Amino acid sequence: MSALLTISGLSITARLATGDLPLLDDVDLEIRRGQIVGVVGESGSGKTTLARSVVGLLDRNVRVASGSVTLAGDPVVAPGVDRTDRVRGSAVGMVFQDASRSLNPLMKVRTQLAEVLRRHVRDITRPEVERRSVEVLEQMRISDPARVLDSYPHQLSGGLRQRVAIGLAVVTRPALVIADECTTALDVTTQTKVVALFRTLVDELGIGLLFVTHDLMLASDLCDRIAVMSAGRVVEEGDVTQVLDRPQQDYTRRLLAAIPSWN
Ligand SMILES: Nc1ncnc2c1ncn2[C@@H]1O[C@H](COP(=O)(O)OP(=O)(O)OP(=O)(O)O)[C@@H](O)[C@H]1O
Repeated sequence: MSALLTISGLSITARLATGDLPLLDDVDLEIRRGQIVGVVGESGSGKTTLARSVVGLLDRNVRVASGSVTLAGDPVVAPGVDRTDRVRGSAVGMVFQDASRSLNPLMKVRTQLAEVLRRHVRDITRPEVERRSVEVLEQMRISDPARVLDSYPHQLSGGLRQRVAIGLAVVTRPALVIADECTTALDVTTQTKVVALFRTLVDELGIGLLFVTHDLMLASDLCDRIAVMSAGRVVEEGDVTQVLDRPQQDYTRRLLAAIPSWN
């Protein structure tokens, strides 16, 4: 089966007054349908830059120096090329750390889901919007979708808000979801539930998930493969058990050694 997402030799630089600063250096990464790939590494290693490069959400001073991002065979990012607006929010869904960044505090959940559906699904009717909105909240294992649809984000618990944010990301049935530190702000119990939800969604819907986290324990629970980043490079990549149980690189060993409960 061919890859859903292929990142190939991707190098990204930021233009600063002092000159060009490399943010990503020759990064290769692949995600297949039904696969969860974790991107781990210390703060500043380039995880968010990598995640954002896939959906064209890079800062204005940042450019692609070489390499490419291909989605289901379609090149979407290359030097001087940015076709991400065709896939962002439709073929690729995004969930960020803080649900408040994905959700509009001034709109009821119903309106937000309807807005995303109308933007991306041509000629969708009002009953179809309602049906799909309820369906996606049920997929998020939300037991009372009617109440949640009629709520503003602040009326929901943190865990529910993050479920709604994930619902917003998958309501258009994307092939790929990018989650950047999306469980970091949650308490451990809620985090565990959200991680279990992601596994179910990936298995049920056959989507690919790029899961950015600094938390190796979480990555080991959820991911099929792991890419370890350091200073803008992927220093080690492979099957989760291989990378975390038999790391080949000193950098990965040091990351694991820093977790008190790991050994
Ligand atoms: N637009 C920019 N201009 C200059 N430097 C940038 C820019 N964007 C990111 N950087 C730098 O690139 C490096 C990688 O940042 P990035 O946010 O991708 O790392 P990260 O691994 O996601 O870190 P964290 O876990 O703290 O979010 C950091 O040193 C950051 O300061």
